[in-house]
Amino acid sequence: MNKKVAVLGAGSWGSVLANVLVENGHQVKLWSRDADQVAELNQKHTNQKYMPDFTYQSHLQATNDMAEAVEGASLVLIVIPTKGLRSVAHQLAAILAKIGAKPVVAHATKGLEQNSYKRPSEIIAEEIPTANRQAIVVLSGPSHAESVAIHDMTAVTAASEDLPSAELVQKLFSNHYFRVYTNNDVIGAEFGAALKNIISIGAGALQGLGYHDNARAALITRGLAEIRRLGVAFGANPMTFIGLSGVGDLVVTATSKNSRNWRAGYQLGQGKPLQDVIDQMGMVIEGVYTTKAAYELAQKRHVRMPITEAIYRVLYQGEDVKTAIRTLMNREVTSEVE
Ligand SMILES: NC(=O)C1=CN([C@@H]2O[C@H](COP(=O)(O)OP(=O)(O)OC[C@H]3O[C@@H](n4cnc5c(N)ncnc54)[C@H](OP(=O)(O)O)[C@@H]3O)[C@@H](O)[C@H]2O)C=CC1
Ligand SMILES: O=C(CO)COP(=O)(O)O
Repeated sequence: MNKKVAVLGAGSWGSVLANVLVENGHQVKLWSRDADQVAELNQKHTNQKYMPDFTYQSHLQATNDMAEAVEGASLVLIVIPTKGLRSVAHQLAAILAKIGAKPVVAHATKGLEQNSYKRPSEIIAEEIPTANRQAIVVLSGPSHAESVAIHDMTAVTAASEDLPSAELVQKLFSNHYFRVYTNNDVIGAEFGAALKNIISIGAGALQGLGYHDNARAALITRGLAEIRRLGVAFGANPMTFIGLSGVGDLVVTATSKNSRNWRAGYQLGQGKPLQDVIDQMGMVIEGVYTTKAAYELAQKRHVRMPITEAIYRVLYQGEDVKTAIRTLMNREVTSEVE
């Protein structure tokens, strides 16, 4: 099965996912807004800004023209940070309407929109009418671009309310190193993906301060409890949180130097100011923004998220990390299982 696929976004994840599809024999057009990056990808097969040590398949074609990328595609995969997702989905909607296309639209974005608290699939659904798309699919799970690039064994989830659409994504991506499962719980997959970034910042901060294995395990486990609590309040299946897009993604990002969120937390733990951390990362740190959205959403819904609240105070109210940890540990003791 050889298909035409458009991938929108040539950061670390979009470019590596496009490369997986090329390795699987598909015709892939990778769209970027950056003309210099497009030229570099097409001529040198490199992406110095986002994947400096990697060489892409020579059949991977990049383009600056979104319409050219989307023309004839059965699947359009959007891999843009949450902040830019709505504007890219908006541009895509205009193109799909103009050419009268109706592809499956998938995304691999992990976050919640500022102020609206919308999940990525809600943003896409708002921007692209059903006349111009099939169902939306969420591609999520423990998958650092750097590891996928070197064919580390990877398992992820394609979540959609429409099984055939999830199965299309599963078939296009699966190979000997990249295994895709299906799931019908879009809400759970998206909450797991967005909220694990907050806990990863916390895990990095603990390590930056010199805490050890027990602290990390406690944070991951209790972090998962509050991720599940918020997700379930919005209709997620609790089982999703013990799957790839839940605990799987939480473990990989809360324990790996490849995680930008973990690295940001580590630097905060070592006392580096947040703005310096953001400025020097050069790639998106979704958890910084999702912490604010999740904190506000939890307040509105009266959902307890003590770790998220502590990280919010550190990121947005200037609280010292050590004080935040002390406050967390000195809270009134409670029962583990609700
Ligand atoms: N990296 C990873 O391993 C993984 C990342 N993800 C998720 O994928 C999403 C993308 O992450 P990632 O690829 O790592 O991000 P990067 O920071 O590596 O790259 C972001 C890309 O998006 C582009 N972009 C940003 N805003 C816009 C916009 N408004 N319009 C057009 N293009 C835009 C950037 O273009 P420009 O260079 O021009 O700014 C760049 O190409 C995030 O939500 C992340 O959480 C999920 C799984 C794994
Ligand atoms: O989601 C990811 C891996 O599954 C990537 O995490 P970071 O954005 O923290 O690098």
